[in-house]
Amino acid sequence: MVSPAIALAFLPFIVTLLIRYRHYLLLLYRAVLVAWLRDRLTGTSREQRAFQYVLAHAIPGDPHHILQTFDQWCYHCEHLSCVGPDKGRIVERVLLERAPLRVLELGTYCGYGTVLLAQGLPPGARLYTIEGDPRHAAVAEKVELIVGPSEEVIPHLREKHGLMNANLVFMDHWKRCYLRDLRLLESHQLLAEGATILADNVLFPGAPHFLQYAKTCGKYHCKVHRASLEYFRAIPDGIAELRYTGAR
Ligand SMILES: C[S@@+](CC[C@H](N)C(=O)[O-])C[C@H]1O[C@@H](n2cnc3c(N)ncnc32)[C@H](O)[C@@H]1O
Repeated sequence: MVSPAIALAFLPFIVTLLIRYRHYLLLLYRAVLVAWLRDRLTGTSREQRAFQYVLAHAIPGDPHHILQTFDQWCYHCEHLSCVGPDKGRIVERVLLERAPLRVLELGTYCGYGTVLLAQGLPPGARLYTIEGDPRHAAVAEKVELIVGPSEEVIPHLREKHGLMNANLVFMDHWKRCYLRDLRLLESHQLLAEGATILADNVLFPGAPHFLQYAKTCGKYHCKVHRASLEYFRAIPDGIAELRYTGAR
């Protein structure tokens, strides 16, 4: 049994921790606990609940309204790990600057990033999106949706899906896969000269090995756009923008 005196001595420390990490605790509460409880109570997944909300409230065929409706759901109902509006503006700006013709997204999830990318593409552009979880794969139309783990799909993108190389890659799947998949794209010559790679969440949850490689390997110009975590303004995050300068 811990004596009350010892417990009391730790109280200021615990309170300091709680105050300091309150935003992360709130994220844990909303993203894990609330979702788990609602899954149990409704018998549906949070992705299905989000889709039902979007279907009921978004104007069909209006990509901006579809994204806004997703945002409303995520701010007011439940958390989803979509790229979100703040970092979405960075993606939109890069799309406008680069006007890429062949875009590859890693991690489709509910299709938020896919809609964001698709609505910003120039005429004639093609978007490929890879999703490992078949439950999240019921999204695409104007895009080529490829179901499977990125490490198995990437090596066959050229001969099975006709993607010669990509001018823009949006990485937003599991952060631990970023470095491995960037190297896979390099080794299969799937990055066009001057291609842009955008990688979400490089500061939170973070992709330190990926960032270190991008900054030191000599194949990329790399900058990190600081922003906040999707739907949590108090948690710092960032999108990395890499410009491929060619194989060495
Ligand atoms: C953060 S979500 C993607 C969010 C999406 N880009 C958006 O903005 O709406 C990550 C998704 O990547 C998928 N994923 C994770 N690792 C993967 C892999 N190695 N291959 C394919 N999909 C993967 C997960 O199933 C999940 O649906």
